[in-house]
Formats: sequence, structure tokens, C-alpha cells
Amino acid sequence: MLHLDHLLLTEPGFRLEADLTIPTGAHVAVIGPSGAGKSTLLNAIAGFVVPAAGRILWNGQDLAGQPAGARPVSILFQDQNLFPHLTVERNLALGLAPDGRMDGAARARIAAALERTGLGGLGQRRPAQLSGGQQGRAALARALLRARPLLLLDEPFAALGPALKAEMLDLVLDVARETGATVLMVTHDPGDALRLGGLTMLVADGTAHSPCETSALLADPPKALRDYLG
Ligand SMILES: Nc1ncnc2c1ncn2[C@@H]1O[C@H](COP(=O)(O)OP(=O)(O)OP(=O)(O)O)[C@@H](O)[C@H]1O
Repeated sequence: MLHLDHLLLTEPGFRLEADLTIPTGAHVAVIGPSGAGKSTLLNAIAGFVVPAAGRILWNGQDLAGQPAGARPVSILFQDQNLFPHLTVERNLALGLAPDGRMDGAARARIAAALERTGLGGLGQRRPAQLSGGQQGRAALARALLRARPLLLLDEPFAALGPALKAEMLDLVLDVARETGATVLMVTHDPGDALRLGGLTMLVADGTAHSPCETSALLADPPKALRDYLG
């Protein structure tokens, strides 16, 4: 379970409060107006933003003392955070070991993850030699190898066309099922939230609200969500 315990995040001219829990294995769409703090919230969970107050607990353990790399978290951004100078295989190796070293067993696991995400045989390419969709797949393959319990996605597929985006979302769900990960995915598209299934967290008016069942929330949206959806 992820517990945001009286969490307060602040930047100059910005504050966001969160006091909520997310059950283990839940799939949560994070939705809300631009600038509401969705990315800041994910970055705080990942360890890139230090809270002004409150705690972030995973299964009862306070993450405050853990640097980003040690947290039980994988995070994917829109640019897929692949290293441009490394081959796809090397990028994936970083999901297995922080120094990216590969032995025979690691090579085999990487090859399997590439096959699994439809990138078989492309391990020696660099990210620039892949399409946008293939880069997204490579980033997901690395998340699959990392197999961290929390998978955070910050609009990772916003630049893709609708068909490809739907395909990538299905792959996220496959990866989440395989690893048992709890998923938080920022999106501006209610269709993505429905496709992800499960819960939606509204971030608006300085508050990250407790997640609600997505179809029920969209069927009867509170005012802040109505205003956002237009
Ligand atoms: N490093 C920073 N320094 C100062 N202000 C920041 C910093 N990071 C974010 N902010 C501010 O915090 C607020 C929340 O930004 P954030 O990117 O989390 O919003 P968001 O909901 O993800 O928006 P979007 O949907 O546009 O990506 C914004 O007002 C932003 O300008």
C-alpha cells in the first residue's frame, strides 16, 4: 500500500496537499489541470522532490531516507528517459544493474524483455534509430526488467497517435500484471483513465484527492473535474 500521510509539496506560488492511500496492485490514473502538481507528486514519490511536510510510506516504510535509486519505484517520462549514446541493450542493462554490466544471464533476460515488447533483434540500435513507439516499448522493457513495485508514468505516450497509445497502454497493463506493480499514470485524457481501468486520482485546487473508481467518477464528476473536462 502507498500511503501519502499529510503530505505537503510546495514550490514558490504553489502548494499541493495529499492525505490518501493507494492499495497495492491498483491502477490509478492521475488527472487534473495543467500546473496542478501531478508531475510534482510523482517526482516526490520517486524521490526527486523533497516534501515540505508529511510522509510517503510504501508498505508502512517511510521512503524519506531512501535516495531515488533505492526506492521501490520505476518512473517513465514523456521523453522515455533512454540514454541516447547507449544501445537499447545497454539501456535495458541499466534496469538490472546500476552500472549496466551484463553477464550471460543478464543478456538472456534483456533479450527476453525485448522479445516480450516486440523489439526482438533491435538491442544493438541506439534510441535515435527507433520510432517513438519503439522508444516507448524500450522504456517499458526496462521497467519490466527493473520489476519495481511502483510504476509511475508521467504522460509517457502523449506524443503518440491514438492507436499506438492504446497499444502502449495495453503493454503497460501487461507489464503491471507480470510484475504485480502498482501503477500511477498521469494523463490528460479520460479515455486513457478508462483504458487503464481501476481508479482515478483528481489533482486540483491544491489537493491530490483520494482515488475513486474511474467509471463512477467520470459518470458523476465533482465540480473540479467537470471544470477541467470542460
Ligand atoms: N522546480 C520547480 N521550481 C519552481 N516551481 C516549480 C518547479 N517544479 C514545478 N513547479 C511549479 O509547480 C506547479 C506544479 O507543476 P507540475 O509540473 O507538477 O504540474 P502538472 O499538474 O504536472 O502540470 P502539466 O499537466 O502541465 O504537466 C507549477 O506551478 C510549476 O510551475
